[in-house]
Amino acid sequence: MNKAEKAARSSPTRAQTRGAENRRRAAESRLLRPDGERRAKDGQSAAAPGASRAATSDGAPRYVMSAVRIEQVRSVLGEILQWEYPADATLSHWLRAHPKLGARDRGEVAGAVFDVLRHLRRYRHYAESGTGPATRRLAILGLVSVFSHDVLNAGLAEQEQHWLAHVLRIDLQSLPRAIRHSLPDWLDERLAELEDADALIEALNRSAPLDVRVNPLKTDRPTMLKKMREGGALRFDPEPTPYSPWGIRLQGRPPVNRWPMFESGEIEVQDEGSQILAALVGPKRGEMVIDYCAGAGGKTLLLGALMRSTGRLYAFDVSAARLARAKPRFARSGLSNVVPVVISADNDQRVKRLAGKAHRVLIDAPCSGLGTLRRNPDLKWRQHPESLAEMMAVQARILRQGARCVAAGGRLVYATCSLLPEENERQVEAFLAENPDFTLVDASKVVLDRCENLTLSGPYLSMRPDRHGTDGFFAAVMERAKPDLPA
Ligand SMILES: C[S@@+](CC[C@H](N)C(=O)[O-])C[C@H]1O[C@@H](n2cnc3c(N)ncnc32)[C@H](O)[C@@H]1O
Repeated sequence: MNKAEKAARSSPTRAQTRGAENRRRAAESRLLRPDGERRAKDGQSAAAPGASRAATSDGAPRYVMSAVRIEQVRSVLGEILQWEYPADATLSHWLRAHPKLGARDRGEVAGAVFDVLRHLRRYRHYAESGTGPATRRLAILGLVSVFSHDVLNAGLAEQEQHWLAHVLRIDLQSLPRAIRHSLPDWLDERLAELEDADALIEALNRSAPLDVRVNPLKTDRPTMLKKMREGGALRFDPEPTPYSPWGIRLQGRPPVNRWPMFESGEIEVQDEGSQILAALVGPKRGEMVIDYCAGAGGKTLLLGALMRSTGRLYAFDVSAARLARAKPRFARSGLSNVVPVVISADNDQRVKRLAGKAHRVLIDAPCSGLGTLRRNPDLKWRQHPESLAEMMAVQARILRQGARCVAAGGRLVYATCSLLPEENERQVEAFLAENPDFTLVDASKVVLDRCENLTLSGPYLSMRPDRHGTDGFFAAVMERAKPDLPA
């Protein structure tokens, strides 16, 4: 515990008045501190000099919560912007270190942090003016999306209020495109080449709803929707997803992993695009299927359920840690056909033994992840052209290895959550050129088997946030020729 945390804990006010704590949460999370000292909660530093002070309804002086929140967001950003770890991991770590924060406090910190990551380049441009630590100005800008104007202003020094009013008046259209959209130049150039680039980029810069998927082994969507609407999930406005027959879309930040239907394995968190991908693989009862890059098992779970827990479903990955995260999910799901295997990146003997045996092989390849910027906006700052080139070499290698496992007449599905042609169409074209025994199957037709509302132009599956409301996904279905029978 640091000094400020100790001070906050030993505060007589906190000890005496739990009621005051409740009022604090209810009234825009303001801290009540009758001793009148300007001191932040949970170890963060004090408000900026000159920040406004106000009185609560019971007449006690109060600390303006936005001042506290600015310092909290500044503190998290200080860690995230080192780019050492993914932003969600750093944020979770920071929140664990501040256990006294309530759900609302956490939501506000997370909301502001992710807003800054989405608009980082533009906010850095704005932060070039003004005084004091630049991270504080980034935090203030992030909190514009969280607090009303008055609440935020109450936590700012006068100079900061003037600076904020000035930057918020800047006409976005007057900014160069890459700054306006907050993209690094290399990514701005690549995305600009795609169809309807502006709509796509704008959609990628918005936050995403949360999709869950019903487990068809345990329930069905109408039953689950009814259950959600009759219970506490109602306030998250559950609606069926438009394309996947198993998806339910929730608004806000539902704590799904604490819900009984999650613990019982009736639902799983999974973006609709990812559900559609499993549908595209279309495994059948009794088949042998390989999920070659199974990771934490998101797609494996639906593949297993579509096989009605029959046949054999290998969940391969080079990462033991990721596969370990999949195990509790497999246990909750009730699947008994999954065989998780940690493989080595090259010359794995178990992979070799499966040569030519699998009816379906899914390669959900490691990729830039740029289709998931709605959820992982830090990826645009963590990826760069060199990392992309390395990733492409890995993708080509995995595609070759996975393809060897496909049986004659079987199918290989190559997928990424990237929007870049070099990770998608170009990889498939290069693979097909080297492997004439594989031919491209029109994914837009295959997908109709399960997702009848989804009309695509084919031959690839290409999902986009601006067009389909999903993360960006790409997939290609390839079929291995059966050998000619002797005449
Ligand atoms: C996009 S993620 C997979 C996500 C997973 N399919 C899901 O739905 O949760 C890519 C995975 O590929 C794995 N990977 C990387 N190199 C690999 C290789 N050579 N062979 C198999 N898996 C590999 C990574 O560890 C990572 O888990």
